[in-house]
Amino acid sequence: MYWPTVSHSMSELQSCSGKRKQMSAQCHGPRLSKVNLFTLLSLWMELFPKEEPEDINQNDFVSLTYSTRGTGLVVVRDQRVVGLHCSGPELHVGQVAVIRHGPRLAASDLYFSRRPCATCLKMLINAGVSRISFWPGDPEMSLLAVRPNGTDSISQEAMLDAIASEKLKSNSQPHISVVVQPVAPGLQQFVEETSGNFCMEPYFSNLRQNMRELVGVLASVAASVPLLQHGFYRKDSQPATSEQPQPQGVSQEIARHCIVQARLLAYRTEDPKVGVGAVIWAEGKSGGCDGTGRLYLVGCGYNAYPVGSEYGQYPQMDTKQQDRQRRKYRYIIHAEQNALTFRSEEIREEENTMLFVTKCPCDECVPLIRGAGIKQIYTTDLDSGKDKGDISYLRFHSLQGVLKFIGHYSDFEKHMSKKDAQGPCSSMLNALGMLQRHEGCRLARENKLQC
Ligand SMILES: Nc1ccn([C@H]2C[C@H](O)[C@@H](COP(=O)(O)OP(=O)(O)OP(=O)(O)O)O2)c(=O)n1
Repeated sequence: MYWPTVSHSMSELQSCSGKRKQMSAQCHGPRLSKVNLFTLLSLWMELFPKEEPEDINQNDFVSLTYSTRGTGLVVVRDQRVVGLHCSGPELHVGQVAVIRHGPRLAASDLYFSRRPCATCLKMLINAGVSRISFWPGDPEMSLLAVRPNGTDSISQEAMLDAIASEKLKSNSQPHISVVVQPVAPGLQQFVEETSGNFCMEPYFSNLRQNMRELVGVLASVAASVPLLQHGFYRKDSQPATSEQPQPQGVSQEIARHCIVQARLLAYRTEDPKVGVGAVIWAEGKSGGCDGTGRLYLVGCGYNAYPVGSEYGQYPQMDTKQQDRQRRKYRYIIHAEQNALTFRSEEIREEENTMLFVTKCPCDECVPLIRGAGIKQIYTTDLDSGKDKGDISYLRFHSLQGVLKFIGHYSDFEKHMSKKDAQGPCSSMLNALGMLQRHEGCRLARENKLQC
């Protein structure tokens, strides 16, 4: 079974401590493991804002939006996020994935925010996915809920669904590992009922604690981007012309949602000083089957050293007084660069493609963003106009042909800098620190060390 705990790989932790001995550079702070990132993104996708009818009172918005019990799903291929989905008005999120990815689902890993139903499961197993993991919340019951039956028939349906799920699980290929048990009936029952092609996670006693801490991380990140009182405002460098009508921006709620995704990604940074995350979404021409409506993910990334590097292979220093050769800037791949390089969808000229990035694009990235055909940027301009020597932010202001929406959060960007961590960010780091400590204990136990 693949369980969503923080899982810094042994080599990750070792290279980190090894580096401490070899170099005076600071070690990067606690990082989200990939699995935790995927898990949190799937939970956050449950809350993807739905388009609401216009006559809804603004005060009702939060409760209406957040009371929707969708299911979130993250599709991962080769350890990279290639799809962020949530269930639509008619389709479960597993069905959405089949429609959107089709044969490309083969060999993918799927992270559900709830137990997938038997209908989704059979199609996903048939598509040849490698692994299905899910957060042990309630089963996805939304289709059952709309059936005009009484409560008894719903529970009977749920029981039949559970039986079918078990059968699908036991008949599936050995390389498919499905986690199909909500935590509600209790840990004991959970351990008793798991068998067959489940591989046992030895630390079930930490299950609830892990869940609580992970949800705490998500809540802290979400809380650090305020909802309605601030927001993203358009900053035009070029007025719209009648020949070239400019696309409207997404709603504040969607912008905020995507920036929170970017901020979650930023906690995978390899930069010891500042984490940056970027997500690219596009607006399709036709309405989609997804709970995201016409929006679909194009790509996402965070700042890190080139793929395949061992931690510590490149300079980490960023203190301006240090020898320039020892600084990181020439080696780090920026969040936008990773999002563009590893995108899973093409950027289509006729569609509105939007970049959400937690830090102002630098001069290296501005021409890439424009050249790639991005139409809108949602970011902060805190660094705009600055020349820091090895990295400068002079071109963003005069960037033409891309609509800029600037987040008006006083310390929006500052929070992403670990040296300045305060308030919600420091509670996030505390939560991450707890997770890392927990994981450190696990690794220590595995190596028969005193924890
Ligand atoms: N849009 C951006 C902007 C920056 N970065 C990354 C590249 C580096 O990893 C780091 C550099 O950020 P800063 O400009 O904040 O650099 P420092 O924190 O080192 O500088 P200072 O202390 O002067 O603020 O951020 C990124 O991925 N995407």
